[in-house]
Amino acid sequence: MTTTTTTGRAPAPRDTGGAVLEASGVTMRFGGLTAVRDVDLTVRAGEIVGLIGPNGAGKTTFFNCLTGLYIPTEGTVRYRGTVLPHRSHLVTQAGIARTFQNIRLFANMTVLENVLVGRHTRTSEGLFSALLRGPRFRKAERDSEDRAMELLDFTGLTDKRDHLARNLPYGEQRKLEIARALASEPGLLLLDEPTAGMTAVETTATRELVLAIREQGTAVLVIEHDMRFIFNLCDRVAVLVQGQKLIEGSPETVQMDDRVIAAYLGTPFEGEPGEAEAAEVRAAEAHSTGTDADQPEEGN
Ligand SMILES: Nc1ncnc2c1ncn2[C@@H]1O[C@H](COP(=O)(O)OP(=O)(O)OP(=O)(O)O)[C@@H](O)[C@H]1O
Repeated sequence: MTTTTTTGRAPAPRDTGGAVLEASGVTMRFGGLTAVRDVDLTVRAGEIVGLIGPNGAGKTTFFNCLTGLYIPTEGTVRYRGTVLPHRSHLVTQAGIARTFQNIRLFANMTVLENVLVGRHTRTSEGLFSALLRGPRFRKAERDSEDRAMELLDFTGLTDKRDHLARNLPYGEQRKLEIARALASEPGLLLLDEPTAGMTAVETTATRELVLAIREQGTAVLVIEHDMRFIFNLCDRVAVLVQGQKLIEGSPETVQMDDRVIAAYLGTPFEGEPGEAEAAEVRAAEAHSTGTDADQPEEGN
């Protein structure tokens, strides 16, 4: 397994076969807790990939490892073949943008201003130019505003451009987070529970929005608890359970998988430690009562 390096030169880009994201062997430990264990995941250009798993499975921690918020204990994350730095603004600059499970807008700024903030990684005007407010700066400012307005149109927020972010209904705040993330012109967008707290109508609109984002050339990796949303949207789905990738495949394959059903229903997986422990308990009980542990109990 390759360990992420914090020093030395970045390796030269390599042929990724259309992969925008390649995470390999990503492990994240917090003291004695391994939140993410040896996870590989690839997202290719034009794909929408879902990441699902029960509460506490390690999904957000994995996102944080991809976006430079956490330095993985082990593993490598590449974007278009180049190992990513462990700085979130550099990851955004490289081409990965994200939204957060708990909305992180600038509450006292307007909708338009929030999107303009999202553009700062794509504007080349320096502090000096900004202070002088010369013609080059004003042109860049106009271009940024035009692009921000396009994104508000794209996400259906044009009418709200001058509203304070904190006054938007919840569903529109989530849309604004997406508009702001798109302002950095990402090749890959990571969405952390984009439909949390949304009505059914808003959820359907979010699905349409994600499909439109893909049409515009941005690949998407999405965490979501709403299974219907995931299975109706994604080309591929990966399932994390207790920090490990349990299965990855088409929505059809994943939703039929017994282990996935068991993970969500909370019953032990066949052949996994939960079942072995249960068998031990049965054997011990049988020993103490003098019955055969392999015999099914009456009534079952
Ligand atoms: N900064 C941290 N320090 C210590 N433990 C952490 C930290 N962040 C996450 N964890 C732990 O790592 C595990 C995975 O958490 P994580 O939030 O990644 O799960 P999740 O799959 O995103 O859950 P949910 O679906 O509920 O959001 C949990 O046991 C959590 O308590």
